[in-house]
Amino acid sequence: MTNAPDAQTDGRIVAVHGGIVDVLFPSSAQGPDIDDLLYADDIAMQVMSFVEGGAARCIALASVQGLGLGTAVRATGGPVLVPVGEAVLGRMLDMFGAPLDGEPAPVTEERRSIHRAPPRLSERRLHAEVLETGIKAIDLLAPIERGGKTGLFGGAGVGKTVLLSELIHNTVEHHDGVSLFCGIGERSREAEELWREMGDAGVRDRMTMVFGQMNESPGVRFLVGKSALTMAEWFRDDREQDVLLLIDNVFRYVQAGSEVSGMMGRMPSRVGYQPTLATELATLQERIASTRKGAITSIQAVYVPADDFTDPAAAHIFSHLSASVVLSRKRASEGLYPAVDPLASSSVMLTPGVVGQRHYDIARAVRRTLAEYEDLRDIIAMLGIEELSAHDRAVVARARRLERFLTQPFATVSASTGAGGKLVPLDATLKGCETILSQDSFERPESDYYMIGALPETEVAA
Ligand SMILES: Nc1ncnc2c1ncn2[C@@H]1O[C@H](COP(=O)(O)OP(=O)(O)OP(=O)(O)O)[C@@H](O)[C@H]1O
Repeated sequence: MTNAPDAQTDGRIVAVHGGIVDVLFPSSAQGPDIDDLLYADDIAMQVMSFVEGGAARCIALASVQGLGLGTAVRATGGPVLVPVGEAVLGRMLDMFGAPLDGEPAPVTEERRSIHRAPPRLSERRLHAEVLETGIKAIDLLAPIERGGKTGLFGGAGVGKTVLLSELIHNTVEHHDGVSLFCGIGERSREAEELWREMGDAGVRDRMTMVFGQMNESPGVRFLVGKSALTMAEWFRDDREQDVLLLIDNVFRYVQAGSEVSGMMGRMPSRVGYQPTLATELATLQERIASTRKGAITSIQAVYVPADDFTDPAAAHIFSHLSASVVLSRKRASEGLYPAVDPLASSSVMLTPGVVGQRHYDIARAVRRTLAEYEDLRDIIAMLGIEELSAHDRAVVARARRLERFLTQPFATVSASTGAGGKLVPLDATLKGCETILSQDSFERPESDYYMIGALPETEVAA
């Protein structure tokens, strides 16, 4: 364990229930504070509150097997500290900054508390600059803000992890600063795959990966995001670098908070979530901020339980973001990958002032065409396409081609799809959409627009 116990005062365990441990310190000694790190044997735990009788109620940060009443507890005199500095780059670490990659522990000059205040409003900076991703549907309809927060929303298995991996693939290489990946409560296998991919892409030396995956205790999943952020803040504040912060999956942070809350015996609130959901989420999200020293651009995968976008966790996460990419099950089931829902996805960047009038107009026209097609679907299903007017038939032809044009082969799944990944510059995306929107009838079949990159030069309107 890297947060070596540095005994100050000794307490004794007076109760263990689930992952919650109550510790009583002698009244003569000065007991620990909230958020302090304690050790019982080598099992770490964090003080969450104080209960009647003066015992410190702690959340265990490992399995509590073997802990019994009366076990001695050492207080470290402070909170969880993680190493911050250049030495964390190229490493795969856990929430304590201890290695998961089999290498020696990173040695840094400083270790910092994972509980930190967000930057003051006066220190924050807005960028109003777009981060181009080469993914058509995102660059066109939900442009990512450099220095802002983007969410990738979707239910189980609609392609959040694949899309996040592709975004890492497309942006990390061209990113000037460092990248930090934080895995919260997802599968460990995915973490290892990503670690290997980053090695293959040769970007590992500018990247740190911090994991608290689904096999870890709720306490770890609740705190690992703060560990990763503390490392990211060092690069922003002390090195004045830009940081790309990728989180998979931020819903698991809320879920871990709800498990912790339940274990602490707090009464649940709406849909069974913790009453402190909004505050907990804000303490994490408010720290992901861009300041005058450096920007933190964050892309967060958000699991949406039962595809219900009104779920309190999803709804609260929405409110912190500058761009929301919503993945739809319907599109995924039709094989229209990435399954970006063009009508539900949005970005504060999509205004004429930021992306320019042309981009704005094309995005609106694409949305309008797809929305009109949505309205016509029922009529087509009941009466057949022949019953539509010539105008409506042209709308359908354009919409179906646009839907297909907004699909794209991804490099990260090229092994399973057999097609190489394609990066599309924004200008080619705009030209392609303009070309489709300008036509009433098409020579080539819809399938020619499916899983391609840019439209062929010969076809693009001048
Ligand atoms: N862009 C894509 N191109 C081709 N196939 C894709 C694409 N995106 C997703 N898929 C398919 O969908 C599957 C599920 O994707 P992914 O693991 O990213 O979903 P998820 O939303 O992260 O799921 P979970 O919530 O279970 O983690 C992939 O294994 C792949 O077969």
